[in-house]
Amino acid sequence: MHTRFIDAYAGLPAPLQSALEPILRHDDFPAMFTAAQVNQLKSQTGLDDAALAFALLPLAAACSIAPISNFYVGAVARGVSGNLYFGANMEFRGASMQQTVHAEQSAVTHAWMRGEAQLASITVNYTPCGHCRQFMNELNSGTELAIHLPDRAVATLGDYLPYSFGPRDLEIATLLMDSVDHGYHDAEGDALVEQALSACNQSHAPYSQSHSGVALESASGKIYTGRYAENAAFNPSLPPLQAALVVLNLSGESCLTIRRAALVEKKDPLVSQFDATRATLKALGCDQLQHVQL
Ligand SMILES: O=c1ccn([C@H]2C[C@H](O)[C@@H](CO)O2)c(=O)[nH]1
Ligand SMILES: [Zn+2]
Repeated sequence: MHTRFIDAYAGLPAPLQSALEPILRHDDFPAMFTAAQVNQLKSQTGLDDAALAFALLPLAAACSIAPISNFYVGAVARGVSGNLYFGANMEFRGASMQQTVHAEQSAVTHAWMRGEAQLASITVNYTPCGHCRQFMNELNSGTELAIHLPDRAVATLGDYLPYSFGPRDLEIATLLMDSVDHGYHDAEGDALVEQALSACNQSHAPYSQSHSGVALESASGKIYTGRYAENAAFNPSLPPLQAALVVLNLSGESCLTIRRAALVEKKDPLVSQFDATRATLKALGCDQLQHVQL
């Protein structure tokens, strides 16, 4: 079992521990459960969907990296496929506060990066901040996304974000998690650049059209990609580096062991990721950033 889960696992109810043991046993647990695994966990423990997601929160929170706040937030997103995806907040020592990833953003991005088409619900161990409510208002699940919090009745995003401002106010029809292909090609480079290009093609940037994608090569040699997720209110947008760091972290690797990175974006974009990507990577000890402009 990955060391980060040991304490949280020990605190789970015994029936859930034994149901999870075969899945968590190996180091390479991807911080998600397929719909088939979810059904098996439910039948082995007698928990329903909502209770299972709550019970898993300590494991999700164990993926948090919070050297600034020491405040460990965990989230579990449920896709319409029935899959469950963990999310956890990430703080970066030596970078700016704006580079922080919230647990809700992490879970949403995790589901999107693993190919989920839409979310049905999200369960969080603390109430989502205003920034996260706005971030989630970009999703193709709209205001119907169910939000489950400890000690509160289930409510929708619409309940948590009345009089909301969102994509429709800017006459945007493509929503976050909708499947897209922007059709960029001809990025010169190796497999890392190719994967960053593929992420760029699937990024969500309907406001600036400044599509971008990042690929990271970890110490293990694996490649993790991240797509840019723009937001109608601009500031809550999640940069492509953060999306890649979410997947790398949830896959069990350390953000401090990135060997090299590639950023693919348009030439002379309205919005560029380059400076922020370079600065945050530098704070993580990586100065090997290849910048490819389309
Ligand atoms: O909705 C929220 C509010 C805060 N945090 C994180 C961000 C930061 O890492 C820490 C303190 O704000 O908690 C979340 O993940 N979600
Ligand atoms: Zn938040």
